[in-house]
Amino acid sequence: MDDVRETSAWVATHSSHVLVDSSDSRVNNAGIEKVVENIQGSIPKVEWDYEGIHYFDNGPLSVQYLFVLDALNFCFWPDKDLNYDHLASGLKAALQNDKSAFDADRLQKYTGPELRELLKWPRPLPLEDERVRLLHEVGFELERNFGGKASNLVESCGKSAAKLVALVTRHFAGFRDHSVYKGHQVFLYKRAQIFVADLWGAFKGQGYGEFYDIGSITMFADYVVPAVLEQLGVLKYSSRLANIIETNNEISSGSEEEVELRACSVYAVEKMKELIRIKSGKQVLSVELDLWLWSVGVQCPALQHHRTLSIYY
Ligand SMILES: Nc1nc2c(c(CN[C@H]3C=C[C@H](O)[C@@H]3O)cn2[C@@H]2O[C@H](COP(=O)(O)O)[C@@H](O)[C@H]2O)c(=O)[nH]1
Repeated sequence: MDDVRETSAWVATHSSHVLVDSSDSRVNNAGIEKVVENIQGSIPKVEWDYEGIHYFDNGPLSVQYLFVLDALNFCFWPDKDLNYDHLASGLKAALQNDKSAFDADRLQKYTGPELRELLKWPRPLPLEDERVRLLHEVGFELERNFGGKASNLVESCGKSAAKLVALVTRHFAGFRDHSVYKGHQVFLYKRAQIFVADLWGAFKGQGYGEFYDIGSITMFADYVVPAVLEQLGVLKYSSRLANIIETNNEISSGSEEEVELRACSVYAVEKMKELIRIKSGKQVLSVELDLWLWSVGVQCPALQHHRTLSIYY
């Protein structure tokens, strides 16, 4: 994850549309300072699965569930009624009905209408063809290299979060969330990292969720957390970008604006961590900050986020 941290920092120091309110001479430091002061060294604790929407049986099937979930954990906004909860709870119900629903051979055969039926969603899903393609890829690669089981993938990483992200992105092309920005490769790896975080959260840091280097993962650059950071005054948008977001205009995948929104969020959360450490001596995790910021965002339906058609978040 050093790649994610370093390349996001590069973007934040060369950005044109998004500024991070800290250590950047182009803005004053009010935003981050204020947030860190307000939380007084302790991040509001948000339980993983506080919504009670995920499948969990403390065994390998939970790992298979989380891997399938994070293979499909992107782009809910084009359908105004659909959100992440529907995906998590729809997959949970599907697995409770049929424990072999996510077997590697089955994953390779789902069609769009079957996936819809599985999730009990009455109309085509956003980017449905991509979702089906990615399910097939997960089934195929799991079968070819990991005996069909995501739990084998996790076990082969020796409890290292960094190794697990590297392995997922090496074997599963759909998780290779990176772009080229001003001639530089930028790594964000949102879905690969959130898979690690979901294991850690679900298994409470034990068994399949034990990672000695959980501190190495960054926040998960989605479309909710950047909007929260902007509301908090941590990110500042150019007036052009602010206008695009306010008017719900699409931002294309891989554009400067899009990469800046995501990479500056990663950088800002790293800065918040640093400031918390300096002010209170406490070492917090990016994943803890992320879950708090994300839960704030999803509880605020009026919050406007950027709109990019992407398979990565
Ligand atoms: N940064 C970050 N982004 C996250 C999550 C999660 C869910 N994590 C679960 C795991 C355990 C917890 O209990 C959470 O429930 C989803 N997303 C992203 O949000 C967007 C969907 O938004 P909306 O359309 O409003 O549902 C979409 O890009 C999705 O990929 C997170 O944790 N962090």
